[in-house]
Amino acid sequence: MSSNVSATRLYGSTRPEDEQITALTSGDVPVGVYGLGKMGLPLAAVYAETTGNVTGADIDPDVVEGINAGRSHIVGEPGLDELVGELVEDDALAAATEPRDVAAEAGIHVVIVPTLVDDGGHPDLSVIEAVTNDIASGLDEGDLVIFESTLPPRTCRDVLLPTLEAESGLSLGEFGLAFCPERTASGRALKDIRGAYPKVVGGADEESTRAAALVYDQISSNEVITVSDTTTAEAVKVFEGVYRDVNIALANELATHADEFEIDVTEAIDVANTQPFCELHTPGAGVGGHCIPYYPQFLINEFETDAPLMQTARDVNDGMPHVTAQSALDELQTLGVDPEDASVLVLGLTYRAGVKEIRKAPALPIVEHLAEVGVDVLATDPILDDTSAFEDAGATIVDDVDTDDLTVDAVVLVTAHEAFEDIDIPALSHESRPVVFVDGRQAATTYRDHENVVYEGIGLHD
Ligand SMILES: NC(=O)C1=CN([C@@H]2O[C@H](COP(=O)(O)OP(=O)(O)OC[C@H]3O[C@@H](n4cnc5c(N)ncnc54)[C@H](O)[C@@H]3O)[C@@H](O)[C@H]2O)C=CC1
Ligand SMILES: CC(=O)N[C@@H]1[C@@H](OP(=O)(O)OP(=O)(O)OC[C@H]2O[C@@H](n3ccc(=O)[nH]c3=O)[C@H](O)[C@@H]2O)O[C@H](C(=O)O)[C@@H](O)[C@@H]1O
Repeated sequence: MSSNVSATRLYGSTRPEDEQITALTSGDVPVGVYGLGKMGLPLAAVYAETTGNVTGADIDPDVVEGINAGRSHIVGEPGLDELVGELVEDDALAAATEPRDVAAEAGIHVVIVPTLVDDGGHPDLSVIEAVTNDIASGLDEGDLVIFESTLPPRTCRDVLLPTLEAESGLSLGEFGLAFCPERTASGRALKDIRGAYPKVVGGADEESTRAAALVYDQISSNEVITVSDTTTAEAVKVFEGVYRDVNIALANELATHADEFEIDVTEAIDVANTQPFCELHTPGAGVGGHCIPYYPQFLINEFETDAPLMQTARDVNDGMPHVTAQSALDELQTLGVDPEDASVLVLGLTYRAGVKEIRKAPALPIVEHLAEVGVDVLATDPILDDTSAFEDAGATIVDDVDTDDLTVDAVVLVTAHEAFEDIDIPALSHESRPVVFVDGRQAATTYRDHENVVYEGIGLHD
């Protein structure tokens, strides 16, 4: 490890710690943040409010243009728009479309681009690897590379470190590498990043752990938990997500027993959770987003060791959209309405309320399931601009639900957007018969005993 790194670098520095902290917080160590999306922009903003010297890299020119104009393109993040405006005004934050230009200047490289899953269900690290090559092109002695995107365990050790070394000509010990998972939820990103939870830091060597811990001690008001290595830190993040997927699947499987038990399973779950050793999650119309349904795929089939429980949980959760759609069809059949003669309104297309994201959204298989049996599918979402995926699946988009001139046979609530609270469901019914209402998120149980509504809830008995 070289000890003559410049004052603008942290990795390998032998200067007193307080001088390193001053260098970081006074902007002497330029920071590059790669990926300025739902997580990257809030992250870049918190780095910028801490260091005063952040350049974000994003390949989307509209994203970059908006940020440099002082605007946030992310909906539903309280305080982010104002913060971005202030930081850009103060020259603490700027954005560029060329990651390599950012890499050439940065001393700390923070990666928060998407890690997705391909059509075959395998991790898709193509974006991560592209950014890693970009960073390697500008890597200098004393640089610190931090990955925050969720990665399959062993990715830093087996893929990213060898790539950085091969492409930069430098070796670990001349630069540092750490995995510091992004433990943040959309809708509360700034609060989470600033310190809602402890920050996990796992370095490729001790000096990487030290330098990354020093950085996050300034970024986060919460404690910094250092772990043995990058793989342990990668596992921490994936385990959090897999825990959630398996537990949602358990709640969903229990919910399918509601009619046979003749109870509200959701009531039993709530009461079971009143003692500390039980944390059953909430049953619903499905599990979406590019996190929870994806992370198990980072483990299933990617290692020699089998993962039957995680696969079964994935199958249960991916089955819930079909359970939900079939529930509507069954109730319509009871009313004597054939699918080919039925019109069904799907409320909510994004994967969860308030977040403009449709990856693995449960509404898509629900639309497909209904369209396949001949239903006239209508669909609406108050925050989604691009609804083409759902139109391609057979839905007709309804911009807003005007009950004065809209009559349907059934309504399926998939995503409980706040805007849906004002919809008068019974007013959507035909005069001659009640409207079927499948409540996929237990969001409108008030209709359960309404004379003009045949209410079906996930986890609620008839
Ligand atoms: N969304 C979430 O709730 C959380 C996500 N994460 C992790 O963060 C990753 C990113 O998530 P989001 O920010 O929600 O994704 P996002 O899709 O909202 O944003 C990704 C951004 O990266 C940009 N980008 C794509 N390729 C690029 C490249 N080669 N160079 C530079 N920029 C590029 C895109 O233009 C986009 O602006 C996820 O895949 C996951 O691993 C972790 C915790 C929470
Ligand atoms: C462990 C954990 O809580 N992870 C969070 C999660 O955030 P995400 O935005 O994916 O939302 P989420 O609340 O997990 O919901 C995911 C999906 O699961 C569904 N869902 C969620 C909880 C539940 O009890 N039942 C259920 O059906 C939601 O409707 C949604 O379709 O994944 C994020 C991530 O890791 O990317 C993570 O940072 C967040 O803190």
